[in-house]
Amino acid sequence: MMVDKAMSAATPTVLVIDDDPQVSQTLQRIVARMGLASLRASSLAEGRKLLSERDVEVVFLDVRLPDGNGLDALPAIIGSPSSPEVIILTGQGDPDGAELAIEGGVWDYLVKPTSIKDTMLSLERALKYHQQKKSCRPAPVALNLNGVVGSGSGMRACFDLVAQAARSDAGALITGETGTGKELLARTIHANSARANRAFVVVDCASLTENLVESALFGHKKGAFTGADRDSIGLIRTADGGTLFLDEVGELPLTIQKAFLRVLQEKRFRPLGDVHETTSDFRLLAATNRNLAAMVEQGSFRSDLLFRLKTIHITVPPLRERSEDIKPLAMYHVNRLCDRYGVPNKGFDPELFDYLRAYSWPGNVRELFNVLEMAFVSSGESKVLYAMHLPNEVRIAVTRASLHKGTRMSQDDLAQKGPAATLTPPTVESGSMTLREYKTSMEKDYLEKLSATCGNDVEAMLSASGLSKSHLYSLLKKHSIALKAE
Ligand SMILES: Nc1ncnc2c1ncn2[C@@H]1O[C@H](COP(=O)(O)OP(=O)(O)OP(=O)(O)O)[C@@H](O)[C@H]1O
Repeated sequence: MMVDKAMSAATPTVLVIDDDPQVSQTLQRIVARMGLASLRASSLAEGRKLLSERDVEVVFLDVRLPDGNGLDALPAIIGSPSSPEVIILTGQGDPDGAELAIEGGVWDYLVKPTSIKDTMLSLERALKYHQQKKSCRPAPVALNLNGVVGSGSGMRACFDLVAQAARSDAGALITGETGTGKELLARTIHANSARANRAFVVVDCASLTENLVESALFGHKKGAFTGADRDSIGLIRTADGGTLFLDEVGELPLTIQKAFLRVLQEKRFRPLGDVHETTSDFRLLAATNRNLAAMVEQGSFRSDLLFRLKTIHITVPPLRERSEDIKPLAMYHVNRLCDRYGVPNKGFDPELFDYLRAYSWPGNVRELFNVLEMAFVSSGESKVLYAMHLPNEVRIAVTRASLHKGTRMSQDDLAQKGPAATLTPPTVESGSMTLREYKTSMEKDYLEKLSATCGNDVEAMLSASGLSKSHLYSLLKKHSIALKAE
């Protein structure tokens, strides 16, 4: 273990973890030339020990070390008290790819032998980034989740990452299906961050055409192109001091990705038609429902940009995978609607939640809120919200799914209503039942379930069963099933 003691305690320190003395010495010389202090370790164990004792800003990490693979040790290194930036050093043709390193949250990836210029550049940027990150890190405070509902383990895991993102100034990528709450979480990160009092600027990458996106982001001078009748400062500059949120970032054209990457690295850019560069100090958040890693493989998204975006990666689970959140979300939203319309809070029939939990919610929370708004309107003066107030499409989809599966809507419901409520076929002991009797029995069972699940709503029964009106009525009559008045 070698320590360069010539520097003061305030000098940023770089740790080189490499078992090749020649490589280590070269790196330490480069570090010294940049006026920085260096430490050296020739094994992972030595490196980890130094990291637990000393403040380290940047680590140069070899992949193949005598006591293990450097990539495997990444989480422990990044998670050490000074959370250093890591630059991976690897031999040419090393099978451990850049992808692994990037996924592990490293700052950069250099293939040995690397030029002094590239090494210095990478180190300089890593250091700058680290210092900026440190200066924006407020003391840990409890996360203010104002208006964000979620108590299940899926959302709790998201909130932990939201809190981590709020404490740092690093880029964060939020992925998840449409309507899962990605923008809401981005706003929550901003509202809990050191930049909360400055602007939160949303860039909807999907709605900007390739021609428009450049001037919208970078701004332009008057006369820069036809129609540019006055100066525009652009969204990046508007976000100065605050947060820039790239919504649907997967839609950003490749040419703009390249220009944007430069802005991220330099924090400088040139508005269209301007001869001067301008600066903006913004924090970047991005969201997408697309698979950016797959897009990188197809060549439609830059891997270096993805690396920058996902220093912190939050994956929001779809609503169908967190059914424990449905009831609190529904109650929160309906109470909010009651407040908005100035009516007393409504009660909820338990069967309503059975339906809501049984539906698949392809549009996630956004769809849930829209459906509840329709139910709220259709409930009129009723003090209680019932399943029958839900839109037909939802009730029909749930009914179809439950009839198709031959089960009731949910296991809870099953438990409450008993096995008689299922579409279980009668047992056929040899000779005890003719096929005709068997079919008749199943038909009756089906119709009883259909009318119960559709709450006696004939339109819903017709739609779910695919029967014509006259056929449905004749079958109901045949089996003496009466539709109860609502
Ligand atoms: N956990 C939650 N608590 C309260 N409201 C939520 C929650 N998640 C989502 N919402 C609400 O659902 C709606 C959709 O959320 P949001 O726009 O953030 O989704 P999104 O994932 O960004 O959607 P898209 O991918 O279509 O842009 C908003 O009205 C939002 O306030």
